[in-house]
Amino acid sequence: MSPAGEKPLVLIGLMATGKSTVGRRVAVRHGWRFVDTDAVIVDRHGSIAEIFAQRGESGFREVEAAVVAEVLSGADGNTVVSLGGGSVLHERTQELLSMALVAYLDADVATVLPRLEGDTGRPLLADGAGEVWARLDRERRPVYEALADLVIDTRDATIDDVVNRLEEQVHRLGPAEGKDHGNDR
Ligand SMILES: Nc1ncnc2c1ncn2[C@@H]1O[C@H](COP(=O)(O)OP(=O)(O)OP(=O)(O)O)[C@@H](O)[C@H]1O
Ligand SMILES: O=C(O)C1=C[C@@H](O)[C@@H](O)[C@H](O)C1
Ligand SMILES: [Mg+2]
Repeated sequence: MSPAGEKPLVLIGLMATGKSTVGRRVAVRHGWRFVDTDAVIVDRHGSIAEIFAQRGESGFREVEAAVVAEVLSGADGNTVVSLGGGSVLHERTQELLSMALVAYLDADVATVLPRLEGDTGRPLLADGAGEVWARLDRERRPVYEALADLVIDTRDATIDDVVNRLEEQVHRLGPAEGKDHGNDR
């Protein structure tokens, strides 16, 4: 078990950069709890596409902010959280992230484009996935970088590569700042 006072590991970044996949894999490897805020929203309120259709993006953001605040408030050092890509734009979420170890999964459009083809689950990308993703990248990158304790380059990286890069960086921070990998359950 990790020592008390450790921070939860929180993954941030744009759509399709691997937050859900990588977060789950890291959590399973160490026996940590895994929470994906998009999945919590879907469990409680229905699909993200439906919420956008019924309440618009602003309605989705309200729901999302409440779920993210609840999840982050309840997250301890044995928890990995994958956040929805746009959730970090909310001020309260930004404040709550100060108590977490925040890892930004950095990608480029060439890396994610094949993953977006045929996708219907991400309503923001409905009108030209590549162009919208690239615009969101320009708009949000400064926010992600400002919040991040760690930046993981996911370009030319398999899922296992990303997991290993993330773990190396967390390990390098040491137990005082990060999660103590020598102390897994
Ligand atoms: N490094 C990688 N190499 C190849 N495929 C990947 C990689 N990382 C993730 N994927 C695949 O890309 C898709 C999107 O990954 P994932 O759902 O984890 O992204 P996400 O960041 O959680 O996206 P969202 O913000 O929309 O929830 C999945 O099918 C996943 O298997
Ligand atoms: O980047 C975004 O704004 C989003 C990312 C996804 O994780 C979902 O939360 C939703 O599709 C919106
Ligand atoms: Mg996800």
